[in-house]
Amino acid sequence: MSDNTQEAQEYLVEVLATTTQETVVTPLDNVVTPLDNTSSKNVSGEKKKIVGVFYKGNEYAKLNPDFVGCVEGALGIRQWLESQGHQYIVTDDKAGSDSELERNLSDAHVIISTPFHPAYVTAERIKKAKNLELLLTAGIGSDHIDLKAAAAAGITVAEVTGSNVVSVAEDELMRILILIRNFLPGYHQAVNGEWNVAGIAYRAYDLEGKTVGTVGAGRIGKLLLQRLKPFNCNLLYFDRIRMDPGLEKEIGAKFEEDLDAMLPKCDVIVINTPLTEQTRGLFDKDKISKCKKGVLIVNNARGAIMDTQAVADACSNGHVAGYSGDVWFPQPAPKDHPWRYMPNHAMTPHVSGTTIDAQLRYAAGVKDMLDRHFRGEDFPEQNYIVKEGQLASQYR
Ligand SMILES: NC(=O)C1=CN([C@@H]2O[C@H](COP(=O)(O)OP(=O)(O)OC[C@H]3O[C@@H](n4cnc5c(N)ncnc54)[C@H](O)[C@@H]3O)[C@@H](O)[C@H]2O)C=CC1
Repeated sequence: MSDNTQEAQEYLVEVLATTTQETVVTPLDNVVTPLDNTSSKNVSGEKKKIVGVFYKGNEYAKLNPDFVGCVEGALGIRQWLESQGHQYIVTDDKAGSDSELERNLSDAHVIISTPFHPAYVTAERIKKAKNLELLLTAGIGSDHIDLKAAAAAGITVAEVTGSNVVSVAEDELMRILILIRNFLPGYHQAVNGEWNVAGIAYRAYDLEGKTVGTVGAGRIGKLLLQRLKPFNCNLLYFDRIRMDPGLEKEIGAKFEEDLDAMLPKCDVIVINTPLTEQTRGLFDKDKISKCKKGVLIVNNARGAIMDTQAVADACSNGHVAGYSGDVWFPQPAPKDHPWRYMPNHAMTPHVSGTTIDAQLRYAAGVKDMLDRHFRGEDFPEQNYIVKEGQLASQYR
């Protein structure tokens, strides 16, 4: 082994050792403003029951004071809610008829949940929740709720629009680079004490000059396209709605009217649509066969947009050269799933939209929306998914 190689390996070990230390994190200066915990008055005097469903922070909960997206952090709104006389139940226990969520359904006025540990609000649960007024998604994507049942019951469904779009766009850019540079096999080599440059280089490419297409160019899709512009790629997008021509020109992306016509042009496909009746299972065997052989797919939207088996098959036979993002199977990924053996795929627990910056944004949004809801006010700048019995147009 050359001296240089040894040095490089020592450096890697050092980096890994540093990053696994678990000391309390000093919050970064540029993270969004922490929650304002000053009390506003409960003007109506009505006492509400709010149920929050989040994942448990466990031993990580105390390591960062800004880690508000877990059960222990409770979005940082406990003191504020309780000072106004409201009851705030927070739990991670959400599945089955014996769960804490289920036990608190019958008199809950508000349920807050996140896509990272979703409380499935089914038609059956909505029937039991006689007092339910508001379902808030701390984040974006409300497909864990039976939206038609919520509309029929007159329950408002809203999400904190834009709260984590930067986190997702950055994450997508990272995943594209990880896949195109064949990063993961190299990482595994280093961790396993191997060093074989050829085994990485034979399928590592530059992003420059490649064609990247996003399926869905809403808030996240547009941010991703903006971030890709300096990489000098050919940018394409498919969406129900065409962008304003000025913005399209500024971003430098070409609109594709027909998804089937866009797919064969793309070296990289990124999926950025919500999960709806139109997009569920959209990437099935047929759609994937329309993609270029060797395509890389990044899906930071929902796993159910993909036909898991079709993606796994296409990865196995090389039609898809790399996939990163969600697929629809129970987490953690089963040990014997073919996914584990793909040469180039990147899957992590669902963290793309739940960075600390995002948590502080959606926590502040939830606080503001609750405050206004209790005052009988609207929050027009947020995405209403269901309002006054009507589903938002893209969910119909
Ligand atoms: N992985 C994560 O942590 C996160 C994932 N998401 C997912 O990303 C999705 C998109 O988020 P945003 O960009 O903020 O939403 P958005 O509402 O701003 O954009 C969605 C875009 O998809 C388009 N669209 C919807 N249905 C379509 C269809 N059938 N065909 C073509 N285009 C269609 C819409 O016209 C819109 O431009 C969310 O619904 C959520 O599922 C969002 C945040 C975090």
